[in-house]
Amino acid sequence: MLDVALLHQYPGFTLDVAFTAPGTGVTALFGPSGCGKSTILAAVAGLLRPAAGRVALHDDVMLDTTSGIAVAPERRRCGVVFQDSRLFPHLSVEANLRYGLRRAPHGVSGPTFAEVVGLLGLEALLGRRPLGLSGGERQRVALGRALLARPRLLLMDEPLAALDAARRVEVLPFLARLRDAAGLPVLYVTHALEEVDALADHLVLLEAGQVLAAGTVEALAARADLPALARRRDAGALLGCTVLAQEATRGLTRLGFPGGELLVPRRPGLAVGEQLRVRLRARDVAVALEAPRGISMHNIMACRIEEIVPAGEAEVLLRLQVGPTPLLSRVTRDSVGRLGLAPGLEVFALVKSIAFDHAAVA
Ligand SMILES: Nc1ncnc2c1ncn2[C@@H]1O[C@H](COP(=O)(O)OP(=O)(O)OP(=O)(O)O)[C@@H](O)[C@H]1O
Repeated sequence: MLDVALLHQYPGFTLDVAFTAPGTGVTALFGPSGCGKSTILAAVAGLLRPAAGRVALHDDVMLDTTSGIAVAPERRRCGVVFQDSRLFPHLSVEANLRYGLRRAPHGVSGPTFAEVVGLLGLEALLGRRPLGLSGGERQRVALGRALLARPRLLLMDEPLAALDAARRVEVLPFLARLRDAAGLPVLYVTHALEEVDALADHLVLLEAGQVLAAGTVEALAARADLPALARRRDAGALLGCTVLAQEATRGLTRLGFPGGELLVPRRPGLAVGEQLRVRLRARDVAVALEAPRGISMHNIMACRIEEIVPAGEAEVLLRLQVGPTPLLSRVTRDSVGRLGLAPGLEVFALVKSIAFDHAAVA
């Protein structure tokens, strides 16, 4: 468990946050530019001394301003990966990685050089210099160097933000492998929802130096009352799905989630039984009072309206419940009036299969 409580001020900005992150997995710090994400990371790493605060990992206190504890950054054992890889340009990839290994404390077990090279696919790069590498390759080396120092906590400050979309897609699977293999808690700063979907278990939602909400990614994605998430065009519930069947002749993949099933365009790479996460965007979900017939939509799910939350001038968000799973639907206020939508009403949620082209593999 990582406990963080921080109070710090800059001219015109106050950071006042408290949150807990689980002892393993990725906790994303998510919020708009200037909300304090990097300041939190710097304070946890020990690169910034906050006016007041406490940081403790598994009850091991790194910072406690009330009792005058402030462990030096190099003794906190936090691996930090920034947007720009910050590799040593005059050293080969191998020498950069071995620099990380030399920083590992004596007597601490952790992944070996060969394991990290294998995990991050760095074999072919070892003899090269950072300047000759692509941005994505440089970030993989930076991840490797951080991991070889055998940290107890990984801090990543928008590690993909400097990369173009193609490079981001290339590096994401390595980050997921690292998350699964390293068994360390990771604090991951981002303002990209697709990175949250692909990597994060927990989310700390920040705005103007404060925590708006914290919890599992699935729980927060399904809330209609958090404008910072719910007002986004890509807002929607995040469903933990299992591949039930590949319907090759229909060109579809059948997914199951607690309380329902979905048909999505076929993804041949997925094996039956495999788990994946699917973001079902609120704007792709319509509702009907009766189960429609003679309609092209594949996904028609019986559900109940739990909550109706205004979302701008002309629209609302409906929080729907399909068995134990919440969904969001964005409809016009006009539809609410026309159909007499109200909390407690049983309706049908309609989703086109092709709404799922952005499914992210967990
Ligand atoms: N050294 C500093 N001196 C003065 N103000 C600072 C300093 N560092 C950060 N700030 C201010 O503190 C606020 C939070 O900055 P921070 O970099 O933590 O935000 P962020 O959420 O990481 O933003 P971004 O997503 O743009 O990186 C901003 O208003 C910023 O201008």
